[in-house]
Amino acid sequence: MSIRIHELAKKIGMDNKQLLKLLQGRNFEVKSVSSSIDNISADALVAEFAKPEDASAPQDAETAVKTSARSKAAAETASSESEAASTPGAPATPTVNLPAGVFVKTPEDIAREKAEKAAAAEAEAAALAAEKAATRAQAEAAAREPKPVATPPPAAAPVAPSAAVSAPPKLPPLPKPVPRAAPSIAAKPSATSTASAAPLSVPPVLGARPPVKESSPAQPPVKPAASAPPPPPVLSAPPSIATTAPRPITGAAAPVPPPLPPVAGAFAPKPPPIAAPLAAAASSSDDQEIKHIQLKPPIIVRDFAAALGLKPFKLISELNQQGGFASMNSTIEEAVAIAVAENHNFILEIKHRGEAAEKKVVQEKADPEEEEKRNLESRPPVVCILGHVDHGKTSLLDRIRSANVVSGEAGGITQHIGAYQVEKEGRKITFLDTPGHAAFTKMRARGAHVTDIAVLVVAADDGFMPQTDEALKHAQKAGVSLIVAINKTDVKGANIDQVKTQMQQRNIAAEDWGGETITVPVSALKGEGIDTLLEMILLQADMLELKANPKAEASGIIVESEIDFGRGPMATVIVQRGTLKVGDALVCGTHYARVRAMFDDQGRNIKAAPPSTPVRIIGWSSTPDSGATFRTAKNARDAEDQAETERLRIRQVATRAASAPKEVSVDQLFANIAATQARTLKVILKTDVFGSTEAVRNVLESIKSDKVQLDIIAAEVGLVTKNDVLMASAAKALVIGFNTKLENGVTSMAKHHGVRIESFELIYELGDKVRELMADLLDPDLKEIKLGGAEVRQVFELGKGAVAGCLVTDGKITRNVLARLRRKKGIVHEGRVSTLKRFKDDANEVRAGLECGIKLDDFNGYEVGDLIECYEVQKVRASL
Ligand SMILES: Nc1nc2c(ncn2[C@@H]2O[C@H](COP(=O)(O)OP(=O)(O)OP(=O)(O)O)[C@@H](O)[C@H]2O)c(=O)[nH]1
Repeated sequence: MSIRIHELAKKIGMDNKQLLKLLQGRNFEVKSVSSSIDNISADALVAEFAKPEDASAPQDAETAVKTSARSKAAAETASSESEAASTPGAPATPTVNLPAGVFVKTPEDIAREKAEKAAAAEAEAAALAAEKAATRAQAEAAAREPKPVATPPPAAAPVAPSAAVSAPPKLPPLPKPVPRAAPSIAAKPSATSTASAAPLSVPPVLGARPPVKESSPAQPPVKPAASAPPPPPVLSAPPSIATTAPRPITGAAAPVPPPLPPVAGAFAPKPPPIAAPLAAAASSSDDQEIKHIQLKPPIIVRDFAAALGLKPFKLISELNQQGGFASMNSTIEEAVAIAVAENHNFILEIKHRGEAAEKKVVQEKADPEEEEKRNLESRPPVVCILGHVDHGKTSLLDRIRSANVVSGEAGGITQHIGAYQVEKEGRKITFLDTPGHAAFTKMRARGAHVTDIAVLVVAADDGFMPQTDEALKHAQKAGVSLIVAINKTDVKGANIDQVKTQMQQRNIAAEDWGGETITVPVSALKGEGIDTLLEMILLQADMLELKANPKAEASGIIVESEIDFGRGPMATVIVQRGTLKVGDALVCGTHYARVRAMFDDQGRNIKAAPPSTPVRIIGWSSTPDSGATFRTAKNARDAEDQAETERLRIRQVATRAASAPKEVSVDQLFANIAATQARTLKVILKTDVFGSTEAVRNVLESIKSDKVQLDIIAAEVGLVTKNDVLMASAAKALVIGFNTKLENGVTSMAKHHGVRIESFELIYELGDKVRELMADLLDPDLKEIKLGGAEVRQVFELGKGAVAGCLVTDGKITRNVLARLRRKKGIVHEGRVSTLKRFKDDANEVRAGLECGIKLDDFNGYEVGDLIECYEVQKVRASL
């Protein structure tokens, strides 16, 4: 929708040509009075230059805007007002009947406007002529002067430079509605003062615009002013005009004019765009509430108007008054938007995308800590029992939880970590039953790292032993609190003081010996001192102030894992943080789980496990590693993805490591060649639980040999399967089962494929057997075994050769056995006993103390005193 210029001119009571000029000055693309402009702009112009009759219409929100716009126009023509006000014949002011700030035109106004229009047109023509004359004069002067004109006009001019720059004394022919009653505005001497009075006079963007023609020497500011008719005061107005003239709106539709052309300048003295409304707003809004609005860039006129609660055309009008052309979809510069918002008593907060994200991240980071602190609750201590083998760790735990674990163990040795929870005076204590055998060193170290308190069991009759010291080192390294339980105090020969002396020597003196280590004498067998031990554990836990957030997402440590026949991979875990629930998705390195079911240490089904609870979980993809940490994933899919990512990462690391060039020394090269020649025992290992796998692996890896290598090609938890047999057959490997059984049909299949399967329940037996099997791979050593010896006493020369007449001095001489003839220190002959005679008869063997005749092969050079040794060579198992 549009309106032709002549129609609009009629509507607002303006001369057609003047309106055309005005619009051209405001960069409307209009060529003639029959050109048209859009309705919104027309409305804005109507609001700006409306007839007084319009103003007398009932006041609604829109008319208020129009009148306010007129008031701004009035501010420009403040001097005219002053004149009007001072004229004795000035019309009486009906202000009493009108709301403040509302102006209407009287017929006198209109007449005066017309007169002013004519005067302004004349002034403009005069100004143009003066400018031309000045330019001509300057050019002539420059031509006459040998030197270039270097006079800095702004400095020489009596007017302030900025005023000179923008001074458009020739400009204002525009008719302005003269306010009939606006004393406060009329009193304002100039836009400058208005601007200074306003809280936000010029938005930054306006100020940033380059000063118009500031450096142009071709526009001496004074001359035209001198030749021009005295401009209305507002025209001489000053910096604010120059600075506010540029358009602050970045609307795509609005072409941005270069430095103001003369015509544009003609309309420059419009009311200072923001200052006047701001002043009005500031004065009227002192007691109004300031509201906050938030917008994201880009700020679009339509949205901005909605946020301000304005009609869009009203906002457009306001923006257009700032010299630009805005439409519904124009983008408003941030600074302008802020200024306009302030104008309407709003504080505009512009939320840039990045800022918002950053703030959010900071908040997210800050919140969990707070949340964590708020939700911290006391948790049971996790206690680890450490000590030398057979010092009574299992018995002690057994006594504590009143269950007989010892009797169920093969060979009486604890072979994997178990985790249990006991209750004392309504408080829970979680125990890790950590084995003490040397083969389980690794597991023990892990046990120590999971725990808060370590109970070091020392047998009162044995004192500190190597593994006690090793356990102590682990506990100290892990930084856990230490309690020493001196066990077996009932045994004859128990010496508590000796243990305490040893403690002192290790800088862990007992409390009653002036140290800090809580020491409790106990007898696991008789149940003495157990209560005191538990009390001391709880006391220590109190001192440690153990806390965890049960509301967090669950995470913890895998204590043990195994394949449960029927339930699949299963893991004993200790929840360290959060509450683990059935249905949770977990990820642990390359393994993942969706918790299908959980069982406590008594085998009872439970739904949730708070911090420090040991639970067995089923639902794993495979058996996770002991000591590894697990955490909750978003869902099963996410857990699987994370595990897969980890698997790929590990593979990449391995590939990179393998492909990295390695420097090989000559020694290393020979060692490698020797290694390829060395025999290898290949082993497929199957165990009951993951901890056993590690323990067995430790034992096997401790077998060192330069002659035979041991290659564990697979080590898994579970039954010995047919697949294992097939693999062993292909790899020519041995299958070792530890504490595990054979799948049905495995034995016959192994026999068929010639695969050897060895099963063990005791780890040291396993070690010994593997050692033997490795040695069997070596060529046997040859061992010479002496059978007997004889001394030559006489030599008989016979027709067929010589025979040695001997006395058997030791053992026996046997026919056909290996023999050598020694003379003094040397060996004269080596061969076999080909002839053995007792007197004249052949004999098979002749024992010590008897005489015999001996002939060695075809040898004839015997001498009296020679020694004949008989021996045999036996093959014996080579040593590693
Ligand atoms: N007299 C006496 N014997 C005890 C006591 N505590 C344990 N024993 C005995 O010591 C032996 C070893 O006990 P365990 O509890 O198996 O020792 P452990 O330290 O767990 O041994 P590993 O599992 O091999 O590391 C068993 O025969 C127990 O009966 C005690 O307080 N007094």
